[in-house]
Amino acid sequence: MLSRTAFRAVQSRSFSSSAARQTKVAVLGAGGGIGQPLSLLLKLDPHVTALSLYDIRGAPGVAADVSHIDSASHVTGYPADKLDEALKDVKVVVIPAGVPRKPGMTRDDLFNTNASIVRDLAAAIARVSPEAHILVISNPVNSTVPIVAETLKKAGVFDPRRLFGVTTLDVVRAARFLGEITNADPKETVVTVVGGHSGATIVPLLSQTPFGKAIKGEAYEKIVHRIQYGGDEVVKAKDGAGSATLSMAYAGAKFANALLRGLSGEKGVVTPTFVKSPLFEDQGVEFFSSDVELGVNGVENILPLGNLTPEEQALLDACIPDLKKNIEKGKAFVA
Ligand SMILES: NC(=O)C1=CN([C@@H]2O[C@H](COP(=O)(O)OP(=O)(O)OC[C@H]3O[C@@H](n4cnc5c(N)ncnc54)[C@H](O)[C@@H]3O)[C@@H](O)[C@H]2O)C=CC1
Ligand SMILES: O=C([O-])CC(=O)C(=O)O
Repeated sequence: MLSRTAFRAVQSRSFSSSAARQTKVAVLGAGGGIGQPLSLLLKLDPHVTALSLYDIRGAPGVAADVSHIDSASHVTGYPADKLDEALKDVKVVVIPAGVPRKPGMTRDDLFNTNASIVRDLAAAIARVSPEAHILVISNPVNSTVPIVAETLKKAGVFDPRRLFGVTTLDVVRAARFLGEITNADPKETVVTVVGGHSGATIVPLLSQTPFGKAIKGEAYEKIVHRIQYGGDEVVKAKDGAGSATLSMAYAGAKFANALLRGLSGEKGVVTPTFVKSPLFEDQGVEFFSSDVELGVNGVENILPLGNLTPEEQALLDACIPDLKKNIEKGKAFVA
């Protein structure tokens, strides 16, 4: 087993250039603010052999555009009525379909619209590609992941090793913000962020990194708040035009690359992701984001949180009840 330091070194690695095994990847919501740049970045990933782009609006246009890029993968776009065709033979499905926030909204305010979008897409995946690995970006992630799980369970095809909530943007932000205040390269300031993906459920474990350990007092409070509410910064700056798209596309492609490396047999690929987890099951929390080792089956190993400071324990204590509510809301929607 690798040490936590070795895991971090692997976690901080970005895009790999080797393509040991190649794979068909679908993006559902490919015409949107995240979907377009995410499709572009996936076109550049050497692990992807075929890219299947689906949206209720605009996917064939995005596909025609992206398909001219000089990498080896083959790109096809599918319109609204061709979801099943889009999902045929896919190994990995990334879902950024759904509405984004406007100023003044919480992620949970998106539930009413996005819950049914995600449920219906999950039902189609269960029908057409039941063995696909599913990466959920659509918010609220704390609820949409349980929605996908329940939908797959209903269809009798749920495998917890193949379902991931993408919380990578929190990890990307934490590294960037810590790098900013310590004048270090973000490659050196990788932070494990655990819990969920909204406000108080986002728990950065700063004490576990050499640079983060030194941050105390007001500076600590400030950076924790910035990591937890980084999404709000972007929503406010975009002023009604949506939420993070470019940084999210980067984070989504980074997580997809980690999974593809794991699926292709690379060892020691570890990154935080929101999965069905035993870590807080005894407190009724079925899904939790923590460092996860990715491998040929998807989730291979869920790592423990390690030592927490009293401040981090307090953040975790605040996370658990909120996260539990969000998960239950998602489950109840499908039940
Ligand atoms: N997990 C994370 O860290 C993050 C998640 N998000 C979430 O990602 C989602 C998408 O955000 P944006 O791309 O900015 O929104 P957007 O509105 O620009 O794009 C969403 C796309 O989904 C499509 N869509 C809607 N219903 C669909 C369906 N049934 N099937 C296929 N496509 C469908 C729309 O046509 C649109 O092209 C939002 O829910 C947002 O909150 C955003 C940033 C970070
Ligand atoms: O804030 C939002 O609504 C989008 C999101 O999840 C993020 O940027 O982390």
